[in-house]
Amino acid sequence: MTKVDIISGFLGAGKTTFIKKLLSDVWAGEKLVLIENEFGEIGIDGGFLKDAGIEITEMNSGCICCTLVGDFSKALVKVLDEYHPDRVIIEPSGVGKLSDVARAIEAVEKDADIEIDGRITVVDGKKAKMYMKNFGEFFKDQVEHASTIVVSRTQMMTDEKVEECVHTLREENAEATIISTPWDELGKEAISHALTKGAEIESLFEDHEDHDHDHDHCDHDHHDHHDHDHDHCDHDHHDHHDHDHHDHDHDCCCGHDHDHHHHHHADDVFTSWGKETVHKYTEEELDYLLKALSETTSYGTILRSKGIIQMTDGGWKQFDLVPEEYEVREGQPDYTGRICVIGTDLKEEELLKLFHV
Ligand SMILES: Nc1nc2c(ncn2[C@@H]2O[C@H](COP(=O)(O)OP(=O)(O)OP(=O)(O)O)[C@@H](O)[C@H]2O)c(=O)[nH]1
Repeated sequence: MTKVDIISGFLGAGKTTFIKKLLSDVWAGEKLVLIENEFGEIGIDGGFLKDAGIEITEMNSGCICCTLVGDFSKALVKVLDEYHPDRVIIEPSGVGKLSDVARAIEAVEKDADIEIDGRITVVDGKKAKMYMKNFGEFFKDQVEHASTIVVSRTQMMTDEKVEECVHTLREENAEATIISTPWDELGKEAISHALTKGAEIESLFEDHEDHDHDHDHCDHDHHDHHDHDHDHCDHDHHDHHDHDHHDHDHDCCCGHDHDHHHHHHADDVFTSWGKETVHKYTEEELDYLLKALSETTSYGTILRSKGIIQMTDGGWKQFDLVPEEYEVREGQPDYTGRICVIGTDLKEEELLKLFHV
């Protein structure tokens, strides 16, 4: 029996950081495979997991909708056959819907020796309210369908803010176990306990859902989605040029009426802008651009940015940005500098100038 854990969470919530914690503290010694799908990702944070000896399957990012469900099912079947792992960790994109991903796994569950162990959603405690309000369609789905909710950054929040955040989450999900203690204070036992409690809820979920819906809207074979036409997703996939989209269709084949249900494609709402850069940045330039992206709307609504760039002194820096916050670390030399910005209403011309590309 292979256990499957989904670690979902909005852009920059802290999924990768929490996965690191689980790997070192909770799942150490298990044979693990990670399947990840990043929205407009440029492979910036893959390194550490590879170093940890974890098998990683990266999926092309695409239209994050029903076709993604097919892609997850396929990726899962493949890693089960290839590696026979104890556990598969699935990290959907920050703008993926947890319900879609869970459905993909349930489809595989019928024919394979797997069980969903946890539907874990990482929530940036400082931004839960704002994301619920502005990006509710994506954010809410991740909260509603979670068996365990892990709140990040609570060490940077006042007690009142933590309470308010938990209250906001509880309104959407009355059952989930909520981890609100800062992770650094948590040992293996506490995390395992929260996940186990979540897993009990997971089994309730399954009973509940089997009665409530019969998964009728996406029950056809997603594996042969290559054969379908590109009839729904003819919109611009922006700068995802380095992903091989043409192999995939994005036809939202499940047949339900997206507009009617107010479903949107993530690609229609969020834009990912990625560029390679050979520009060498000064400390001042880097500081200026990170402040501009995290504190102003001059470049659009920036939700996430990551990059690895070379500095004028020859060293390399890696940065990680979410609204109002960023982090810069020393980086290893890479074949070229790379940057990625995700948000809404991105001003791409302005971004080109800002990054000197
Ligand atoms: N201080 C603090 N920083 C955190 C915490 N969780 C995440 N971060 C920081 O937030 C940034 C984003 O964290 P990631 O773990 O990369 O988030 P992610 O959800 O994987 O992000 P995506 O790449 O958008 O999927 C990084 O700079 C982290 O160091 C936390 O609990 N405390």
